Amino acid sequence: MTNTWILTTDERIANLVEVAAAVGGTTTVIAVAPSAPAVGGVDSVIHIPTAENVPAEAYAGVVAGLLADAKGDVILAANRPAERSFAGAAAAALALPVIVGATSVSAEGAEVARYGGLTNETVAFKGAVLVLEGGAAVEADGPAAQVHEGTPMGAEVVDVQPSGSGPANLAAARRIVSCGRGFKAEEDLALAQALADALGAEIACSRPLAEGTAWMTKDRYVGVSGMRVSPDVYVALGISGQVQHTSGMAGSKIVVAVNSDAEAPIFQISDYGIVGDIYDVVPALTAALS
Ligand SMILES: Cc1cc2nc3c(=O)[nH]c(=O)nc-3n(C[C@H](O)[C@H](O)[C@H](O)COP(=O)(O)OP(=O)(O)OC[C@H]3O[C@@H](n4cnc5c(N)ncnc54)[C@H](O)[C@@H]3O)c2cc1C
Repeated sequence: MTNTWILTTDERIANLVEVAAAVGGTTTVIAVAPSAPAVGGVDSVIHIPTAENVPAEAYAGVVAGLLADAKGDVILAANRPAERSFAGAAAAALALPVIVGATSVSAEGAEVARYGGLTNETVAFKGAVLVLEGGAAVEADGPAAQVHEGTPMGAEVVDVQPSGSGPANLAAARRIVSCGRGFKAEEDLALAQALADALGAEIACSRPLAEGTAWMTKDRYVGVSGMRVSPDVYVALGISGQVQHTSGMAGSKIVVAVNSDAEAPIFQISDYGIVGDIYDVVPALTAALS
C-alpha cells in the first residue's frame, strides 16, 4: 500500500491532507518547527524540533533521513521555501522525481499542468515527491507528535529583514486583489491595498511585480511558476491575462477585472469586467465598498 508523507514547518497543510486522503494508506506529517504544530486528519506526526536561530532548511538532511524507507511512497511538500528544501533533499536521497504543478494526485500518478497551463500531462510513478500549495491551517485535534531529534547543517540566522507585505498564504485566501503592470509605481500599490482592506482580501500580483520590480515578495505572485489560488473572488487590476498568469487563478469562483484595454485577454475569463483606468476605478470601488 502507498503511504503519504507531508513535509511542513507549520499547520497550513489543509490541501496536502486532502491530497493524502485521495492517495490512501496512512498519512504521516514531518513537522520541522520550534514546537509541534497541531494537525488533525492525519495518522501520525513526527516533530523535528528546531534550535534557536537555526533555519528550518538546515534540517533538510534530517528530514531525508526519516524518509529512508519511503521510496515507493508519495511525499508531499508545501510550496514554501523551507519545504522546497526538504523536497529536494528527499528526492535526492531516494532518487525520486520532484513534481511541481500537479492538479490531481493518486497513489500511481498525477495530472501535471504543462505549457503554462495550456495542457495537462498524465505522469505515472512508483513513489514521487510533489510540491503543492499547502492551503489553510488544518483543525487542531490531531495525534500527539513523536519527537525526532536531529543535527542540522551548519547554518545560522544572523539577521531578519521583514518584507513590506509580510508572508502570504494565498492558497488559503477567500478573496484576492491582484496587481499587474498597469501600476506605474510601487507607491501606487497603496490603491490596491486600500481596496483589499475594504474587501478583507489578500494582496497578490502578476510575476513582473515580484520577479521584475520586486515590489512584492515572490510568495505573492500568481501563476504557473508562482502560486495557484482558488478564492471566492479574484480581482485583477491592470493584469493582461496571459496564460502563465491565468492558469494559476483559473479555479477562482468569481473573477473581476479592471483594464484600460477592452481587448485584454483577462476579460475572456472574467465574470465582471470594467474597461477603465485603475487609477480612477480602484479608488471609486474602494469608496463604494467602505
Ligand atoms: C516560463 C514563464 C513562466 C511565467 N510564469 C508566470 C507566472 O507564474 N505568473 C505570471 O503572472 N506571469 C508569468 N509569466 C509572465 C507572463 O507571460 C506575463 O508576461 C505576465 O503575466 C504579464 O503580467 P501583467 O499582466 O501584469 O503585465 P502586462 O502583460 O504588461 O499587462 C499589463 C496590463 O495592464 C493594463 N494597463 C496598463 N495601464 C493601465 C491602467 N492605468 N489602468 C488599467 N489597466 C492598465 C494593460 O492594458 C495590460 O493589459 C511567465 C512567463 C514565462 C515565459
